[in-house]
Amino acid sequence: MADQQRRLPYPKLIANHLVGRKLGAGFSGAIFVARNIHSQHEVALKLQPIDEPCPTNRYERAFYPALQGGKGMPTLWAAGQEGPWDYLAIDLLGRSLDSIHRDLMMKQDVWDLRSVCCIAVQVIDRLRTMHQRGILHRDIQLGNCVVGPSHDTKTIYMIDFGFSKFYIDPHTKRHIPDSKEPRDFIGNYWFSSVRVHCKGRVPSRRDDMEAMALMLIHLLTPGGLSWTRNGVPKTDEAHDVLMREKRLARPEDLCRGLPPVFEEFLRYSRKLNFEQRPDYERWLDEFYDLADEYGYEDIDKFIWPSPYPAPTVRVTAAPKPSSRSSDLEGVLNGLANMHLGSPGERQVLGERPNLVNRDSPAAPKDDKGKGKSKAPANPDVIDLTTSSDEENARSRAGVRLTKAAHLAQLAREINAASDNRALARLVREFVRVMQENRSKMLTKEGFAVLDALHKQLGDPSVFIAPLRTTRPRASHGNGNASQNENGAAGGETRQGKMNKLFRLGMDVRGAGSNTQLAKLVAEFGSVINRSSGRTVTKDGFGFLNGLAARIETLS
Ligand SMILES: Nc1ncnc2c1ncn2[C@@H]1O[C@H](COP(=O)(O)OP(=O)(O)OP(=O)(O)O)[C@@H](O)[C@H]1O
Repeated sequence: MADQQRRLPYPKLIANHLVGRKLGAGFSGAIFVARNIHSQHEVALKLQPIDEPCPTNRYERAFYPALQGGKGMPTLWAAGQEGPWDYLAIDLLGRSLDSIHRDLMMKQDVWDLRSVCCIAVQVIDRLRTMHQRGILHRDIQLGNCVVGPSHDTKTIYMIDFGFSKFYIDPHTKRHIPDSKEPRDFIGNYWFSSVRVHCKGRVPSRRDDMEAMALMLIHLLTPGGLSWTRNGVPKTDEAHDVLMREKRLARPEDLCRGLPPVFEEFLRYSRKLNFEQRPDYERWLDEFYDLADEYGYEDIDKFIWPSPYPAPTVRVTAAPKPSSRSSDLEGVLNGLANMHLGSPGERQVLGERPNLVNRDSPAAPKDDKGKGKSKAPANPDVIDLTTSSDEENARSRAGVRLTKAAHLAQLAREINAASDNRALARLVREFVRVMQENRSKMLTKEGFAVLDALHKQLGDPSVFIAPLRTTRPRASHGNGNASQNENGAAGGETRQGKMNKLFRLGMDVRGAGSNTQLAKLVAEFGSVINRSSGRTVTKDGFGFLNGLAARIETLS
């Protein structure tokens, strides 16, 4: 192909378009600014020799018609073949995120959180559009996310559908089938999902989501994801090393130091079933909420340069997987992943031993004391952070725990508490941890604390369903006519949440028994679960403080 291009100079005029400066070159062609000689309309013209062995222009042409009119989807102005060239004339767009990234990395080591939230909500929305139209992108990367044309610079556009695929069979209207047969890899080395890249599985919607999650984490990781740092692998060995590193990278390590939503998003996309529709609305909400928490407005507008250029969060020193422990880690990781799953699949408290906590801080550590856990006696109580012994040891040594680890520990202690006085102390500790943390979002570990409280205050011996369940959430501009564009429909409105929390704060003061308090905890959990940010507000903390006081009084 490179030879062919050298033999074949790019034309000056093609399909009534004067070919101007080169915008970029890809795997199998190049792209130019071009002007229509009749209308003077400027476009981006993708040129590829017609006998190109990998005719991505031709593939791409098949997807444009289905994508027309979708927000952030380029308009196709002309396409066809002329002489030895295959051409596509599409909207002339702005800079790619890759080009912005390269410039930015000269000045700082990670992106600012506002911009990453913008990219998250826009790319989720773009994927929703593509998937709704039956198309997988299959090559999510920074170079394929491009700032819009001059009249629409705050929108991120998706480009490059050369690897895309219809996942809904146009004839049968059914999802394409999965297969256990490993397939040749199509996609990019950096962000393609572990399943597709390292295991040769058939791509589906979940893999576009995972690629996006990895791309977002990359932007917040100094130096980028570890496997991207040696450039494109040039040998099979280098590729094997890259795949191994990607496969073994644990979400909790990749996302250390980031708001929990990034880790949750990555785990979520990896747990989706082959044919499952991703819950785009939920993840839009999660990233809108994250932006809200940090006070960023209008994040459906990508503004560059960013109004908040300073990095706010970044991944902190993710340890490299060691080959010695990788197998055991893989097993533990698998178990931990099972445990972390989507809220509906979580282990419920009723099936755990209530007062016996085998994973408690007092549990013996392994010989070497490295906290690289031997498998705990009861796999049901594997710590969500996968290194609870280590965390507990660190906590005893006065080292600050992460919010997640601290809450997980509190849940365990509540499960082990045997009187009201201990419970009241733990509720106060819960309030302290939540208030000290910048994010007031009640994460799954926070809900585990409420679950434990609910159970202990109610009947510790009975089965209860977890308080955090899949929730009806507001939806942000999902293109569905029946939905409010501002996302006001569904879920708990802010006013409704305030009113309910205020009332719960009053009720808790008058509760006459632990059982009544348990009901109020359940109500509290459900209000937070249904609210758009899952955040604990001032009234929420009022309720929790009232709860601690009441538990103590009833002791
Ligand atoms: N419509 C456009 N407007 C402006 N720039 C564009 C446009 N399309 C592509 N580019 C620029 O050209 C680069 C290559 O484009 P594109 O990814 O579509 O080509 P490709 O040949 O399919 O590339 P690859 O082989 O890398 O996937 C992009 O990263 C972007 O910088």
